[in-house]
Amino acid sequence: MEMLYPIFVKLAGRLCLVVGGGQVAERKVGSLLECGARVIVVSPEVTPAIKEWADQGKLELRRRAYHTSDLAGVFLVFAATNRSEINRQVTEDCLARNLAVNVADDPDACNFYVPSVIRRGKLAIAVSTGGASPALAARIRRLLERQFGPEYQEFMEILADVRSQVLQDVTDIEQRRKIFSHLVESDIIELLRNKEYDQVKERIKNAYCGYRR
Ligand SMILES: C[C@@]1(CC(=O)O)C2=NC(=C\c3[nH]c(c(CCC(=O)O)c3CC(=O)O)Cc3[nH]c(c(CC(=O)O)c3CCC(=O)O)/C=C3\N/C(=C\2)[C@@H](CCC(=O)O)[C@]3(C)CC(=O)O)/[C@H]1CCC(=O)O
Ligand SMILES: NC(=O)c1ccc[n+]([C@@H]2O[C@H](COP(=O)([O-])OP(=O)(O)OC[C@H]3O[C@@H](n4cnc5c(N)ncnc54)[C@H](O)[C@@H]3O)[C@@H](O)[C@H]2O)c1
Repeated sequence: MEMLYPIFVKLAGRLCLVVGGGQVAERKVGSLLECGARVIVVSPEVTPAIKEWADQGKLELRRRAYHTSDLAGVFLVFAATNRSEINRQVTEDCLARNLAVNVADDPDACNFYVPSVIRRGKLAIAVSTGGASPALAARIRRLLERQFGPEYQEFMEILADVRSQVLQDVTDIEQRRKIFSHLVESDIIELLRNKEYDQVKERIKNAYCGYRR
């Protein structure tokens, strides 16, 4: 079985090409825009949402059929038309140029898959079934959404703040490790869920001050 290498890619300001303008293209465009990518859509027909994003200047719309020249300067490519011969041509053009390509109707031809994702601030949990069952990936995402509620966003912010402070103040790596594990294993998540902010402050103080030089 082929193992997939999971990475989180920074797309802000990067040019991404989406070939096709249907429901699948719309989902891919939506997630690319969320990550700050610069998006080009090439497609004769597009969904109302893609049209609206284009009208708002959020993406560049080329309202015509795909041409190889559309690949100029792009970082990632999504072949999402309903015509397999077009998707195949895009794939071949990308492989010839060493570009990463995602092909909507051909998992074997993809050199990356888009996972199902939940986000809580900086926390991202991504699920892939390696193309075996996107419906299961979406179901697991919904289960995780219940388990990891909105309180995780606040928790992430607290952890990031405390961590940068600890990295400044505590030089001993073993002490740092203890503070961080004390915090993540604490009951702060439950306290945040119940909005018991005074207790949260108390927990942070306990974890942190005990080790402060
Ligand atoms: C996760 C998600 C991300 C996203 O697209 O944003 C995603 N598909 C999602 C939904 C979804 N896709 C499909 C259904 C209908 C039910 C079903 O068929 O199962 C549903 C469910 C729904 O609509 O709820 C149909 C489908 N999908 C692919 C094919 C082609 C094929 O298999 O041949 C067909 C058949 C088309 C046909 O029937 O002709 C292929 C791919 N879809 C992937 C990702 C990649 C593998 C991900 C993994 O590793 O698991 C991969 C390989 C390529 C790619 O697209 O990256 C997103 C869920 C987001 C969320 O809700 O959280
Ligand atoms: N990967 C996934 O998550 C997933 C999910 C469902 C379906 N699919 C597959 O993805 C394909 C697309 O699905 P859809 O629902 O978005 O289809 P759709 O019919 O809604 O849209 C197809 C789009 O392709 C455009 N198009 C056609 N020829 C083109 C060309 N030469 N150049 C540029 N654009 C062109 C059309 O204008 C249209 O906007 C389907 O064939 C299906 O097999 C994939």
